[in-house]
Amino acid sequence: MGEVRVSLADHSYSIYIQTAGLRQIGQFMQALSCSKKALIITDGNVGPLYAAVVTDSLRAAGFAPQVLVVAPGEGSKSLATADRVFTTAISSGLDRKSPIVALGGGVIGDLAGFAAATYLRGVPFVQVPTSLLAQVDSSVGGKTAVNHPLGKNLIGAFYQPRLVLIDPLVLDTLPERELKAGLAEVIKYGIIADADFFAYLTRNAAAILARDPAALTAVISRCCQLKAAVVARDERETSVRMLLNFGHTIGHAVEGVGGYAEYNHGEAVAIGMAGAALLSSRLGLCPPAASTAVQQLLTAMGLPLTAPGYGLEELLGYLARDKKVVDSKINWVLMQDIGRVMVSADVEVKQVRAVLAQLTVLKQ
Ligand SMILES: O=C(O)C(=O)C[C@@H](O)[C@H](O)[C@H](O)COP(=O)(O)O
Ligand SMILES: [Zn+2]
Repeated sequence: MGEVRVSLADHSYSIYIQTAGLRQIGQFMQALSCSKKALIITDGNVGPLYAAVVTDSLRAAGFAPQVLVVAPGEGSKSLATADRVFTTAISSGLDRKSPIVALGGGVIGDLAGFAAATYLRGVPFVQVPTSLLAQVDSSVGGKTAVNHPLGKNLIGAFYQPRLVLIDPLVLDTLPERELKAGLAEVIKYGIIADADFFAYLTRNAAAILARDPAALTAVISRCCQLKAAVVARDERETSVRMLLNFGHTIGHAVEGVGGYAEYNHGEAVAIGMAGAALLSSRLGLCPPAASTAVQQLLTAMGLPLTAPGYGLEELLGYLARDKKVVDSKINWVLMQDIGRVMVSADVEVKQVRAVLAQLTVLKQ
């Protein structure tokens, strides 16, 4: 079993990476001193596959679990769905020590985390991520949120889980498109913090796409280590944590313009990273070869680089509402080389427009 510790000032926790670990969730949770009633939030894709294993394990460990199944997809990251969670929690009599368990991908983790952060002003939260994206990124670090029609993740809280249990075996049932979406965040970790890891991904793209268990476990472990180190240094994103947003400024805008329907989060981040790399190279911050290497790895992992036909003005509207905007200036995460990024607010709009024009041009 692999363990990665997220060391924080007052609520450190462990990420366990364990093959077939889902069956042991009850034992893991026994150590948390929660009360018996537990609420599992999952979706209509994951629930039928894994909710029974989790509820059986929780029952065997003395818990009384209840399952709430929400619709799959980004549409469930809404205040309306959060309200369903609250109604279930209140009507089932969940108390301040009752754990809320997220069993699913990034949407379920963010939604369940938001509910756990706010129900009774905070109840224990457990992440059991079942998508690659959630295992390598969103289940770690305590960002929880729902979307607003005017932008992604605009309503939320920092609220750390008490435990993250990752079972790489569940990736066997993950649809191909979702696997690739997770790989976008994986590539992000190489770009922002680890050139050797980026090179490893480039060398092992085929094995990773073929879901080689050893390669996937290595990828999950490395991303969790890198993320845990960043979050330990800057839990609330006042400095270095901003770097985890590489590709997300344009990515969130692409998701928004597409109505959260055309591109999923990972695909939009892939387009955003291609854009951020182009912007960095245009500004002379990184060698053009580094931007090309990013494009090549994204392509090798089957990810998109462009959003053909998307409207420039509409994208700029979303960019203006990015969470990293301060005094009307966007704090861009830009690349200096593979493995090295920086934050800069010193980017002219005309440069951004030029990159967006490149990303959105309609193919002949
Ligand atoms: O954990 C972080 O910090 C990240 O930025 C990770 C991102 O991959 C993730 O998509 C996050 O939810 C985006 O956060 P936001 O603050 O830009 O909404
Ligand atoms: Zn992300």
